Amino acid sequence: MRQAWRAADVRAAEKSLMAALPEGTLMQRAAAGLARRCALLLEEAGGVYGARVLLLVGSGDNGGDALYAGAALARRGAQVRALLLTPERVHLAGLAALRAAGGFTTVELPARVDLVMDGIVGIGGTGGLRPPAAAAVRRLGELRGRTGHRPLVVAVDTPSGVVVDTGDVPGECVDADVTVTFGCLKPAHVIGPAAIRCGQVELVDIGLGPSLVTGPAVRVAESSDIAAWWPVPGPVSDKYTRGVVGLATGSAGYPGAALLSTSGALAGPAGMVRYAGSAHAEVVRAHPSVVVAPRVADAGRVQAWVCGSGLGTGDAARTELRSVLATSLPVLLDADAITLLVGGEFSEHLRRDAPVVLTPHDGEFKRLAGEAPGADRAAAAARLAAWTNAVVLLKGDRTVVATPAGEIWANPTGSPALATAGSGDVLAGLLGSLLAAGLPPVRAAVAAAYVHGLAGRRAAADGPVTAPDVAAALRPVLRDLLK
Ligand SMILES: NC(=O)C1=CN([C@@H]2O[C@H](COP(=O)(O)OP(=O)(O)OC[C@H]3O[C@@H](n4cnc5c(N)ncnc54)[C@H](O)[C@@H]3O)[C@@H](O)[C@H]2O)[C@@H](O)CC1
Repeated sequence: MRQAWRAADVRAAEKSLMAALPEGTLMQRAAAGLARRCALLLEEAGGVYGARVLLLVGSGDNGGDALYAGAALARRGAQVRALLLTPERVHLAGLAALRAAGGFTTVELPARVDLVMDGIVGIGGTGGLRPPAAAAVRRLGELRGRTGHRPLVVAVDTPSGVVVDTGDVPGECVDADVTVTFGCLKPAHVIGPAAIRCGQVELVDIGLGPSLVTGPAVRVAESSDIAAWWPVPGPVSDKYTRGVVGLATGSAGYPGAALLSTSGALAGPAGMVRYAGSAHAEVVRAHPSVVVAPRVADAGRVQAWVCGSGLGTGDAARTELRSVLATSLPVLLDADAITLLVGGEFSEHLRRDAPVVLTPHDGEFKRLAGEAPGADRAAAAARLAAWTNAVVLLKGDRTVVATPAGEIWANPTGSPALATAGSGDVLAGLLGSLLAAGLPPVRAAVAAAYVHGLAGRRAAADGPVTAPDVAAALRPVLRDLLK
């Protein structure tokens, strides 16, 4: 598992660590790690000696890191130039170190550069980039746009222009190939559009770990976590002990949602899938192993329900939602079931002891919460989770999972390929199967999003993706993940 901390928590940790160390130690550690990574990149591109390096230097310690790292590269023979965005406010010791190592300052972006180090602003950034910084970032984009010449861009700690705590990118922003960060990850490395601007994120250990006394703001599961959590049948398992998932999905208008949620559920760990709804004949024709019934009330015993995908919002749908919520089982509410919650008709039913998982996309989130998720998607998901007392999986490029207690996970496997009709139905079925198999709701949501994302990527490798392709890719993805 990877974890990310907010800027204020990082600062507090740095402060307490710095109190026990000689002045400047942390910056030296950070700059040494940064220089090492840049040197490796330059070696891969032809060598450090003679390489043209440009430092974009802001007014704080982020600029100081870049200057010290630039000095280290200059000592190895690189031609290092520093563009000072606020020459009157620059890290003076860092600048002196660069000059002593043979580096220079410049007032223009040189026409040819091999590597750009973005030290404009790090965790001390507030608001969108200021005009001189924004202009430099724009010029850098133009420089990289020129054919035949594309300098590598290394962001120092965070790409300048991201909002460190939310992952939002409100305006001009550096597009990094590599981001070298210090001490710990920050939310911008793992969440929102900022995560994409980071490129490959590399963490330099500066000894901060023991000083981080607060919990992480965001967690990111890795494949080893998912493999460890994924329920697998043992020698004494049977179809019931593996869990039975019930699906109250699809309708005469949307029979496809029933089929897709069933496909998702069948790829999951549950031992049996029961389908209850008007598409029962289509479902059993397509998936003979599924036990079908026309209504939730006739479905027989299950260990978790999935309700809503393609269900409709009429009286029949209301009855099914009421039946599902009246059980004492974990329930996943998706799509139309989320819409039915708007207006409070089901508020009483939501006050239940058994877990509820909500899987809204932005439109459903807005309907239910009364406002769009906005730029801070993690905080928005956490608010809705607290308000509904449910685990909320907010779909998006970086899907976010939040618990009522405020625990937040960002999914790293998202793919634009998943933005296709019916892909959410597949996710709902898979997640329901994990709930039925007994996984705690937050893990079920995190694991389902992770595997679903990988399936989207795998399907995209073969061309344009439809939801059945995503469902078909779940099995090979799980085979690789669980071996
Ligand atoms: N504090 C520490 O112990 C360590 C800090 N390190 C580095 O220090 C950085 C934090 O340094 P600072 O606290 O000085 O903060 P930054 O250097 O990230 O940014 C603050 C400076 O940028 C300016 N600024 C703020 N918002 C801006 C915007 N939107 N556009 C343009 N300029 C803006 C401010 O006027 C201020 O001078 C980290 O990101 C990291 O790179 C590392 O050296 C590791 C150790």
